[in-house]
Amino acid sequence: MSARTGALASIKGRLVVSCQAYPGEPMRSPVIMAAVAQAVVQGGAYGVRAQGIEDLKAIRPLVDVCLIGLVKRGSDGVFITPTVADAVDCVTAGADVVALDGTARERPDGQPLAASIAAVHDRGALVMADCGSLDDALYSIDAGADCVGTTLAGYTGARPVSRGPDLELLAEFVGRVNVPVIAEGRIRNPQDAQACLTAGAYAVVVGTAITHPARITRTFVDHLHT
Ligand SMILES: CC(=O)N[C@H](C=O)[C@@H](O)[C@H](O)[C@H](O)COP(=O)(O)O
Repeated sequence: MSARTGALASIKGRLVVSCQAYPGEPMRSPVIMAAVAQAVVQGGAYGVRAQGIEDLKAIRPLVDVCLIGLVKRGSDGVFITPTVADAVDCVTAGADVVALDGTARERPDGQPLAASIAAVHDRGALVMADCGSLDDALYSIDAGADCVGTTLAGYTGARPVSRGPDLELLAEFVGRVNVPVIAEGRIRNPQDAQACLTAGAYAVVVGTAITHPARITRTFVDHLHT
């Protein structure tokens, strides 16, 4: 088993935490995200998902768990690791697994999804295809993806935005594909995470509910009344 295949195997049945801050936010700093990554590993996460080349470079030497890397460019259309060059940069920065948009939509560099996947594989890393529909999952597996995630459920127009994780889409993936299915997106609490594993997810990725203090604070504030 290669080191990268081992990294994917190591998250089976486990929690991966997405450590991301968004443009303009106070925590948007590689030093801060690296500290957050160390904290979630201390808490028991078996994997870290992180955005941006500088964040990946800062995190890689500090954590010895599966590192899922991506580059986000904007928030419309294909924005998760949209180009072949972005995918290669994630591997160079230390990602074991590169997360990239797994839809069939046109990519900004005009290359097919298979080209990004081949470039990652050529450099010894694996690919997680972030999908918003079953068609995306089947398309990305055909293009060579090593695992698929429900990351884009509700964000591509193919499906409504579910209140919690899109368990219906997760079940479709689990019933139809033969690669690991990773549950990601709107997993709000431990019960949601367990529901994903029970539904057959290989691993669960939680972001906002663990690593986004502004939104976590807002849920408390919005709940309070006098
Ligand atoms: C759609 C999109 O851009 N998702 C991103 C993917 O990396 C992140 O913004 C999410 O935080 C991540 O998927 C985890 O999801 P949640 O924060 O809901 O637990």
